[in-house]
Order: sequence, then structure tokens, then C-alpha cells
Amino acid sequence: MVAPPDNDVLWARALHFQHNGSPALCGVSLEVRESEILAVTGPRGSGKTTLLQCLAGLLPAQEGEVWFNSTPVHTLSPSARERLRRDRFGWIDTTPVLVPGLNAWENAALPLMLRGTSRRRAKAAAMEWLERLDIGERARTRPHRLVQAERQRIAVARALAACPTVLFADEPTAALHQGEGAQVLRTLTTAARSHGITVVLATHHAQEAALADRTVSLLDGRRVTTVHLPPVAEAEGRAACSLSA
Ligand SMILES: Nc1ncnc2c1ncn2[C@@H]1O[C@H](COP(=O)(O)OP(=O)(O)OP(=O)(O)O)[C@@H](O)[C@H]1O
Repeated sequence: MVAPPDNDVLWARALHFQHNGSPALCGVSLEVRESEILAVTGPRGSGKTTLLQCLAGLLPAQEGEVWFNSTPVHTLSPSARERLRRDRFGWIDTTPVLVPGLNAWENAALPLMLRGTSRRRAKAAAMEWLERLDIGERARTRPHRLVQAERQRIAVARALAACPTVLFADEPTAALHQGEGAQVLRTLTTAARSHGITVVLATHHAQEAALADRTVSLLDGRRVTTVHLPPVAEAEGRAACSLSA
């Protein structure tokens, strides 16, 4: 086992993953440089979520290697992977998953508090990000009283407040209207650039991929050279893409 080059914060080689015998990743390799925003594109079912989950240590790749700096994620125990995710990684899901018993700021502050940050400091960080995402006035509201778009803003604030080394965002605007999605994504990418956060963004929208520094394209679990994706408005309701391997 040889550690990856120093300027790659994530480095994956020949990843294979099957869901119940059905192949989702078939030998994917990629590098993510420090502070880079990398878009992972491809049509539905091309393996984007599975790739992000393998990189983030949520799913152990069945074959291949994943390195985070000099840490071999693929050989870590489940508890060590969990600590790595808690301390260094952030995750924004397609649909927001919040703790129902906690209000908005408590949800946004939770990763910091789990790391041992005091409640006062965690609240200050959470409030800062809730304000930046225009949801500050809902800070004391519990998730069931919020609409889906507000919940997703809280999930984004939660991810940014913890200032992760790598932030994985799996189609984070899917639950939002087009304009709202664009605004949230701009806030996310601007924050990542100003704080040096590396972002791996799964998307099947060309306009969203255009916000990234670089794009990696997938088709049927394999990397391909280009995937021509339709812009957001055209993409709604259909998965048609023009592809070339
Ligand atoms: N839990 C699962 N059980 C069985 N098959 C799965 C599961 N999750 C994903 N798959 C399959 O693995 C393949 C890759 O799925 P994946 O969700 O990684 O792709 P994706 O590009 O993220 O798709 P989408 O854009 O729809 O989220 C698909 O064929 C999908 O049907």
C-alpha cells in the first residue's frame, strides 16, 4: 500500500461496489485535490451516490482503495471510519435528515457538539450559518414545523458550521425549487472556497456542475470522458443524457 500524492486530499483506486449483486461501481479511480470543488455527474443510477458513500467511508468498497490524506479509509475499522466522518467529513443528503426533537439551531450545532465544542460556541457557529442561508429567524423551530426547503437549508448550515475538511453533497438541491437550489448551492460553494473546504458534489445538472473546478463523469458505474447533461430547467422530469465513453 502506497499513500497518495500530498496534494490529493482524497484518492481512490479501482473501486468496485455491488448492491445485492447488482454492480454500482466497476473500477472507478479518482483524485480530489485540497480545497477543490469536484462535481461528480452522470444520469440516474450511474453510481454517483455509491461513489460518494465509498469515498466518505459510509460504504466500505468491496474492492479497491480509498485514501484520505495518508489514512487508508478502506482498511479502517467501522468505529475508526465513524470517527473520521464525525471529525473531518460533512455530508449533505438529497433530502434533509434532521433530528426531530431538536430545533433548527440545535440540529445545525449537533456535529460540533458531538466533537466536544461547547454549546455556546456551537450555537454561535450554527447561528452564523443559519443567518447566511436566510433561515436564522427559524432557529428555534423544530423540523416538523418547517417546509422541506427550510430543512435542507438547515442541513447545509449543519454541514458548513462544522467546517469539515471534505464536504460530500449528494444532489443537495433536488428537494428545492430551481432558484432556491441555485442560491443554496452558490452559498455552499462560496463558503467552501472562502474556508478552504474540499467539496465532492454529485449532480446531474450541467449548471450545477459548472460551479465546480472540475468534473468527473460516470456512466453505469464507470468513469467516462464526457456526459452532456441538460440544464436544470430541461432536466426536470427526465433523465435523458447524451453520453460518450
Ligand atoms: N440500496 C440499493 N440496493 C440495490 N441497488 C441499489 C441500491 N442503491 C443503489 N442501487 C443501484 O446501484 C446503481 C447505482 O446507484 P446510485 O444511487 O449510486 O446512482 P446515482 O447516480 O447516485 O443515481 P441517482 O441520481 O438516481 O441518485 C443503480 O443501478 C441503483 O439502482
